[in-house]
Amino acid sequence: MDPTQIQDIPPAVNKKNKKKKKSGPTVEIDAEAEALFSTFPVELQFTRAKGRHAVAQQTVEPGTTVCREKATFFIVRSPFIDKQCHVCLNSLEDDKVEEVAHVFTCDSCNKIYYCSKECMDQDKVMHDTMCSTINRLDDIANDCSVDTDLLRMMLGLMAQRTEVNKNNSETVQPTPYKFVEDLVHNREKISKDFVDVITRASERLNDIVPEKLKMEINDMVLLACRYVAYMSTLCVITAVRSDVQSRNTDSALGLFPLGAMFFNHSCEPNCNFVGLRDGQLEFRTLKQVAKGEELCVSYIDLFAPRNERRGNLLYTKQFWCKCKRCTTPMEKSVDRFLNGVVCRQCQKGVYVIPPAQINGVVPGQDHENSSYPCSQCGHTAPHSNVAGVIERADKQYAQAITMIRQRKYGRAKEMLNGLIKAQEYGKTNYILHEYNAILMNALVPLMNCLMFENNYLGAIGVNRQILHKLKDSGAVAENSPEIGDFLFNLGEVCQTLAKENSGKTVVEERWKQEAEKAFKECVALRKIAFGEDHPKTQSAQNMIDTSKC
Ligand SMILES: C[S@@+](CC[C@H](N)C(=O)[O-])C[C@H]1O[C@@H](n2cnc3c(N)ncnc32)[C@H](O)[C@@H]1O
Repeated sequence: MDPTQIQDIPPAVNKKNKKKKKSGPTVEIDAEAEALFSTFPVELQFTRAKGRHAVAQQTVEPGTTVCREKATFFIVRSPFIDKQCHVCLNSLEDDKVEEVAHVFTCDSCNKIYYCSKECMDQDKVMHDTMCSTINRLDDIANDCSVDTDLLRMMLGLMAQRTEVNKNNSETVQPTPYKFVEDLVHNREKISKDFVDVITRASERLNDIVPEKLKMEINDMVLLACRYVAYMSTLCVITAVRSDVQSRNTDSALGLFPLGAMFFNHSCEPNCNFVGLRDGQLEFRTLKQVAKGEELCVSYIDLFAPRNERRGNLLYTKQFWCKCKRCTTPMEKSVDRFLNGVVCRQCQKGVYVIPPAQINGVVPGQDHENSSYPCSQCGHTAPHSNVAGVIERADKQYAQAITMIRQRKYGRAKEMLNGLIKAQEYGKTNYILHEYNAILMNALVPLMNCLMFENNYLGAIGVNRQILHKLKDSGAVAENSPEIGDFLFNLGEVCQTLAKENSGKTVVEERWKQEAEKAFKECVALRKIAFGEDHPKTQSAQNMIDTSKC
């Protein structure tokens, strides 16, 4: 892939529905798309700089739904294939298992599972179209070295293209296939190896699908490119119970063309997307959005240095991020801290390392003698010293992760603690800034190592440090789901400590109160990020309710 070939977004074309804006370029938005958005407080726009995008029609409060769409097609991923209903995504093995008298499956292919006869009936027309092909996908996947789930997804999209599912009994209709064809495909920027593999697999798949599903091979390749670049996780919680497996399971994936088309990426997003149980994706505001402001989501982990985020987006989504955070001068951006080394002179600022350009070159880094100025006082430090401390910390972190993979948790804990402690002697050494992403990355496995040793007090301390960094650094969005996850975890560990101290009235009560405080904060955040009825919000509310019984 040659990143220098990155081009701007092609304009959305629908000549019939041209509209003139009072200012700015011509807006060309599909009338059907506008109709689908008509119940939400958003306006769809098109500009050369941003392509198609959605803006707030009025001031929008946090926790407002700004788009909800049913996937054109979604699949339950292979590891979960017999664990979730393929229509409503209900768990087939959670707390409610007693209520599920039978798991329904198609007798013919034995590959698709349902929680009820109703769900099975609802999928009948669609499934009948694909059933004879489904059992042969594994062979194609093995022969062509391609993921079976990608083939299952392509098959479903091919069926939706023929509108086999139109006018069925579903109350919410999937987004029509025509919008998939209008998505950016970035084929020219995707690796040639992937295109070759997917071409071979498409030929094989096209040979075995029913006649009416057959497509041009080139169109199938574009379909795969679009899916790979813009699939969304239906991150469905499988149980209201709060065991570890039930959280953040990427058990289902779908293609949501409207969301993909109108919600650009930003490294300082104001919206979150949430998978719902019936294959819908909801876009919700995380904070107040002013009238006319663009509504954006994030496709990536945001507690990461700018170069890493941009590299990630370039590799997975084939574009070079030009969001406000990525284009703010480094010395003024929160990004300076995420790979920051503390200034030895003023102890407040960090030495500013210039960001990489699109071709991967970091200005100045090729000159051994270059130096970096402090963002606060202007004091400079040589490249070798600044880069050296980052490289050493990175290496130590990687070694600790290797230890964890080898299940040497004690040794990993020592290494991670050592890495964190080494950052305390700023006056004599170069040290990492407290918001440096390496330190954040080290805290998460450290907390897990402490949990493994049943050192709950230690784990709580580390969890609080993580929360402090997430909330105060400005690197992640306000009300961001990951803050909710660490609040939930904090509540759980406090609850464990309360149980451990059962009978010691004062201590037990203190940990119960701490747990309740964390769960309450988690519920408030998740109401905004996920909505009141979402299983993630309910699971946190449940922890409060059950602790009171
Ligand atoms: C899913 S589409 C988003 C909708 C897009 N505006 C359109 O008109 O189709 C993703 C594409 O939008 C552009 N894009 C989205 N966010 C961007 C960002 N932060 N910086 C640069 N380009 C971005 C890129 O071209 C990317 O391939």
